[in-house]
Amino acid sequence: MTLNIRVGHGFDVHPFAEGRKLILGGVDIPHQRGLAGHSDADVLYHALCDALLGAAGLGDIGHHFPDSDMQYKDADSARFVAATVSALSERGWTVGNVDVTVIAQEPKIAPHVAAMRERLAGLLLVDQSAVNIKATTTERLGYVGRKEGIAAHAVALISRRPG
Ligand SMILES: Nc1ccn([C@@H]2O[C@H](COP(=O)(O)O)[C@@H](O)[C@H]2O)c(=O)n1
Ligand SMILES: C[C@@]1(CO)OP(=O)(O)OP(=O)(O)OC[C@H]1O
Repeated sequence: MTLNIRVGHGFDVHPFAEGRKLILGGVDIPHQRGLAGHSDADVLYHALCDALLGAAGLGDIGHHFPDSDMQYKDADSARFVAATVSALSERGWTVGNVDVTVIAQEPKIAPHVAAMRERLAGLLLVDQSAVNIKATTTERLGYVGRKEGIAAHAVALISRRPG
């Protein structure tokens, strides 16, 4: 039997680095440090790409956009989300809803959630109500609690396009 809805999960972590912008969910967040990565290190978008690719059975972000490819050096990770949505669409899938948790001791994410949702809904071609973004600290425990980096989890539901 072929299911017409699928669910996927994604997880990503990037370490803090001096001299980098902090880009989360496509939003440039004022902060004394950014995240290190081959691309712009948007950990939220990377976790989400993995959730979408996972739901469609298409592997992961590193498979589709390898960090050995210089075209992705310092890339705006919005292009990974847009390309992932296109790859799903070519296979008859549309995004149902997504839920993302950013795990960061700092900075505060909540003031930026509205802008992130608006931007992400546009990339996913869904209503903003289908995009949930939230954040938690780890109460100072572990690598996130020591402010060594930021992690993100994402889940995505996709469904077969009617017709
Ligand atoms: N980086 C973060 C972490 C948390 N928040 C918001 O604060 C609330 C409380 O977080 P706890 O980890 O202390 O439970 C959380 O629900 C978020 O609304 C944030 O904005 N940014
Ligand atoms: C996005 C890619 C490609 O630029 O590199 P990074 O920015 O390092 O991010 P990561 O989460 O390791 O995902 C896979 C990569 O191939």
